[in-house]
Amino acid sequence: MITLPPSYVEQMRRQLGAESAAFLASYDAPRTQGLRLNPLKTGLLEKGLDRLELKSRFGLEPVPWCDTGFYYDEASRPGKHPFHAAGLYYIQEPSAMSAVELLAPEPGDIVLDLAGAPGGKSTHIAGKLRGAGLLVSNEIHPARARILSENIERFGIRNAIVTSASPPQLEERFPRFFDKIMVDAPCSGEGMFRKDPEAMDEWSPDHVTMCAARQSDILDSALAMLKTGGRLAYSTCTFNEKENEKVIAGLLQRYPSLRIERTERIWPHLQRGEGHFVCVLRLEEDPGTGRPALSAAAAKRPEGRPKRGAVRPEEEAIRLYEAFAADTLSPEERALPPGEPVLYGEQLYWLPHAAGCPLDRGWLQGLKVLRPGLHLGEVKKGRLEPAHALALSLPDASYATRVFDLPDESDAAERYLRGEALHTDEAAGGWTLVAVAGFPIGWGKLSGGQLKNHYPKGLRKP
Ligand SMILES: C[S@@+](CC[C@H](N)C(=O)[O-])C[C@H]1O[C@@H](n2cnc3c(N)ncnc32)[C@H](O)[C@@H]1O
Repeated sequence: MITLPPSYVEQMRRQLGAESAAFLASYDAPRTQGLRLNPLKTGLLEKGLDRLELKSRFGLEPVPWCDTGFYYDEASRPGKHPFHAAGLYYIQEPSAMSAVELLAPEPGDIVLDLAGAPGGKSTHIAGKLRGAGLLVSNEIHPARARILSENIERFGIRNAIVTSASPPQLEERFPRFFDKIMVDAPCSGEGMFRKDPEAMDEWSPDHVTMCAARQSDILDSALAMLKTGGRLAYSTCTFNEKENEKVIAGLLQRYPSLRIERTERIWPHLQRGEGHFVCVLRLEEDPGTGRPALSAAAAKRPEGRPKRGAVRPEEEAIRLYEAFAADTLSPEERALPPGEPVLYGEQLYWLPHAAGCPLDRGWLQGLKVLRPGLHLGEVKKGRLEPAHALALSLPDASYATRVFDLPDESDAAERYLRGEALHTDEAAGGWTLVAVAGFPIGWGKLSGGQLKNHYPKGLRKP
């Protein structure tokens, strides 16, 4: 039984009138749990529920507002299953699945997720992009940005750049740049009290006022980055009108060329989910607000050209990647998509170039970038050691020449995820993709009847 702050109860009675009794009673009902399947994995949406028995394993039932979303039975703990490590799904509160459905990104879009951690909306957006277009996924707090980056990796996303910047920093770099922007704003979290009673500790009317002011500032930056004709989704997990309808009303006053396309609320006494608010807006004309937005050309910071004849370290690193790929990846996977190599120290990334989007590595200079595209590997002693992200980015195990496929609920899968070496009768040697039920979970290196474990130390199960 949750004890709600008295001034919050009073506020909701005022807001909902006769309906408030049913609303307040919803706090005694069980919270809802959801997961969202990953469309980037081969055939998962079409066959995964039956072939992998996900439906019966986790007691899945469809979430009405998201075709990849499902309620699950809490006792089945899908977050602990090796399929989670393989990025087959993202654990997400069902109501939170509504925001990206309403933003409706499409393959080819250039999208910004401005407040991205831990990654629920970003992984959802990337699933909808299906590898075409670009996602800039940002989180202001560095520690949370690292979690976001891990989730981008686990989901196998190739066309995302993960940054950790404040909205004004990004605004300066990316004026009128994005087709679609997600602003899942920090809020007072009233809609999460049932799921996370600790969210109540911070709640107070003053905190709500502070949140509303911060949300307006974040939205101002977001709007400076939205292309004319572009769409922005603003979402919160609070019921508070000051942070929802009133923030939007203020925005419409400041930007008369902004139109509301749709507003949705999810109420726990009316739907099966926690509280959520989403407003989808379209910018019909350039607002010309006088905010100091740089032109796209001015924002770009071109790099110096390398001396003629000099081999750039990126080119050398890509040659090492190509040698690795020729040995380890299937022919259709060896060719890299349009893009360019980026070296951060010894770490090699592939920065995708999306059609119609000018972003190249010059745009990232001076920004804190955790992941400038797909992490291909680390240059070590004149060879390329493949990155975990590269394994997870393969849509299934058929994209590798050597595969160590483990049954999903096997002792071997658990041991691999704990970082142990595995024994094998395989005589071949070299880098080997490790998979569960045909879906990649990492790399191993075969030698002398042993599979040396390359599952990242930071992800290993205790
Ligand atoms: C509701 S959470 C985002 C959840 C995320 N979109 C997801 O679906 O997993 C809001 C995020 O905004 C970040 N944040 C806090 N202050 C911020 C600010 N001033 N500007 C931008 N983001 C901020 C928080 O660190 C938090 O990660």
